[in-house]
Amino acid sequence: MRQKLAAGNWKMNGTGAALSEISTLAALTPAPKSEILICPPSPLIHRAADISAASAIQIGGQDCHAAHAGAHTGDVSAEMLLDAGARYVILGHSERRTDYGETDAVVRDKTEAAIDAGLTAIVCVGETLDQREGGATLDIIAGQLAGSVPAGVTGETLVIAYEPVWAIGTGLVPSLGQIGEVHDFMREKLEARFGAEIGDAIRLLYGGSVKGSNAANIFAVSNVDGALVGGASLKAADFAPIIQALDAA
Ligand SMILES: O=C[C@H](O)COP(=O)(O)O
Repeated sequence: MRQKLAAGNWKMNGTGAALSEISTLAALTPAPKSEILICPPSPLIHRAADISAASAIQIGGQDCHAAHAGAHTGDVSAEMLLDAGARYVILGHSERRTDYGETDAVVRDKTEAAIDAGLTAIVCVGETLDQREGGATLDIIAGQLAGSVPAGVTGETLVIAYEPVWAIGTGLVPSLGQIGEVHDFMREKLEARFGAEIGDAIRLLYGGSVKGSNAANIFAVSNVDGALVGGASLKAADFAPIIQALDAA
């Protein structure tokens, strides 16, 4: 049985003052059935991990370098994230693929580094609106999964997040049928590549304009094991209803 996961990606939002949202979220979700994850900006990870230590909330990073250490000004290694208190890292988010030209090969190398260090990697895939309208969605997802996910992963080391680029921060959400089609397809691809047991254990998150008002419907879709939430994860009052919907799913 896959444990559900509600993951919040704060992106480049928040300074120290925002950390009180983590304590508030812990108070609003005292005994969650789902795993809860907050991925704040790197400078906040250490303090976030200290604040969340007494709660069920886990902390993650939003990116890491593929190298373990070295001359890479401005970068952060997977080991550094782990040392700061992170247990997860988001990799291959479409904003990084766009802003930094991250290819599937780069994402795969980062994923290997993250897993080597002891982190669970959340690898993001998703099509653009042009690709969806051109009927290429499943081909894009298949290519990103094949290229971004390294060999040897397990349900403990890998999570996949399906994030249609056109649904991120836009208020647009695919139909439940469209979400289900992609999630069922990803499950089939993972089972075909890694075998039924591992393929079935890897959690599949949906991401893109998830809110308290649409969460229950999305979580009822087959093979949706949780969400990767951006804007609605910034405030505990917005994220808590999503977690409660996931617990109830
Ligand atoms: O990583 C999170 C996603 O990009 C979704 O962001 P959003 O919930 O603000 O649409």
